[in-house]
Amino acid sequence: MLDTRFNGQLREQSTQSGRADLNQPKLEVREICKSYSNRGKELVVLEKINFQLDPREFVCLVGVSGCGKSTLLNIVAGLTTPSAGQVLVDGQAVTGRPGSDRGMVFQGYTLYPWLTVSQNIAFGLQLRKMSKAEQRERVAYYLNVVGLTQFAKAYPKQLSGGMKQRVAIARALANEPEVLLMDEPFGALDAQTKEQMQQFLLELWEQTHTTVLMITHDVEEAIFLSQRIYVMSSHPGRLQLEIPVNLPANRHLEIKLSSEFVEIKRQILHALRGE
Ligand SMILES: Nc1ncnc2c1ncn2[C@@H]1O[C@H](COP(=O)(O)OP(=O)(O)OP(=O)(O)O)[C@@H](O)[C@H]1O
Repeated sequence: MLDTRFNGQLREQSTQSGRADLNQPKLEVREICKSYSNRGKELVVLEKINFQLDPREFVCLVGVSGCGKSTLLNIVAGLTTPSAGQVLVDGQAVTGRPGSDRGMVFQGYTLYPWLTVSQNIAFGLQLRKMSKAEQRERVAYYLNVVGLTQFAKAYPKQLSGGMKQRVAIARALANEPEVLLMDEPFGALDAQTKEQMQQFLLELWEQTHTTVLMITHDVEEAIFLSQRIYVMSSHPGRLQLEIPVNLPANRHLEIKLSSEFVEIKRQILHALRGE
């Protein structure tokens, strides 16, 4: 059984850097459009996507398969170039690949199999030429945060799926990103491990208050985790509906059975079915 309690002491600097200004959006997506040309025909995948995340918000994007969720998240991450529009973090336009401002966690287990858990977490820190002493301190801290201190020297093949995703989350958080981007991070897990990871992620977010943008096609996961949900429509991908999730901050899995939760689920499923 996964221990979902948060194990770490909060780092003094937290995951928000000195650039954070609570009055300005942490993330702004402005007029994003994306088209691909397919055998001479234009395929419009995203049309005029606009939204903002406040500092410390947890927001989910949900939508049917193929509506453009991954394309949108990859544009925010800087892995895909938009046809038009801009992405801003702390008011500054972002360009290029994920770096210290945007950390990314993918669905598949994207750990380096030839590196230990510690070395995987340290990977981005090494690239940034952080001193060895600081790397050790950060890695120890985030290993503790995700409850894997005793697996520091293990290799990915020795870990369960849930543990691998905790390492991937630790690796992203170790860079102390301004925004954590998650693409179906628990999509490959069995139902029980998935629910344990949802509780774990929520507790982690409550402690670190990292700004999170996550995509999922699991409606219950989106409601359980987020403060706001955007429902996307497809062909072309647009933001169809914005739903605030006014559930208590301190959530446990049983909340999925509450009437408030079921009502939000009904609204989202209704919007998705109206597609
Ligand atoms: N490189 C590409 N070239 C052409 N079309 C693409 C490319 N990448 C994505 N698409 C198309 O863009 C659309 C959106 O794809 P995307 O993967 O973003 O959807 P999604 O909502 O994340 O789907 P899923 O939930 O199944 O992962 C699809 O129709 C896909 O075929």
